[in-house]
Amino acid sequence: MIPQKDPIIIYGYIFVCYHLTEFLLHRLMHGEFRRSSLLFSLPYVAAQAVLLGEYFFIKPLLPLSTSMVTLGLVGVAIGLGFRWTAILTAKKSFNHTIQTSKASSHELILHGPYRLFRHPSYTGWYLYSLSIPLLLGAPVSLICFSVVGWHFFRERIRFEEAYLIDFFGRDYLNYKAKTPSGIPFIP
Ligand SMILES: C[S@@+](CC[C@H](N)C(=O)[O-])C[C@H]1O[C@@H](n2cnc3c(N)ncnc32)[C@H](O)[C@@H]1O
Repeated sequence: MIPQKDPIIIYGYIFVCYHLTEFLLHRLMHGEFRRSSLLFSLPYVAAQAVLLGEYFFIKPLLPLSTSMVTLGLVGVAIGLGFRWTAILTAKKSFNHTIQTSKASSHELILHGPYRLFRHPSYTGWYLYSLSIPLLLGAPVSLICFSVVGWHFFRERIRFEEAYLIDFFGRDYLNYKAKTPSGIPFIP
């Protein structure tokens, strides 16, 4: 058994590191600080409240095992590593908000992690979001995050790709035909 307070402290460090890195990556890519790049939204804060509620009020019924915490940590490292590699690969073409008009600097990115998946930053984020409840031994949040996250990405990808087809036409359609989305059961 692992001491009760350890996973929540690890969660705290990961939480701060994740938000700060996203904020700084936006600055690096676009040369400006933008508060929205801290990535706090109402649904996200609500999800964290559910997770912490489960951890503090239900978790004592479900003792954490060291292997679950380890699996959660490995998932967080791979997920965020993959996401940040995608952001650094796409550079100025990556934006936290979906672009509805094409900037002159916006290029279609097909290399690096974009060769494997069309939406590598979402793949990484989805893995990260499922690894956090594992780390905290929170099965209700794990199920909720997997269902809500999947629906969120299905709609977001549909919306984002309508604009990408508008911006890049046949090039994007060819890419889409050859490359999986990177989210399970979303073609
Ligand atoms: C939050 S980023 C997510 C990028 C991508 N969906 C991913 O998961 O890595 C959203 C922006 O990336 C742009 N984008 C998505 N895929 C792209 C690609 N292959 N090349 C260039 N821009 C892309 C979209 O136009 C949108 O403005």
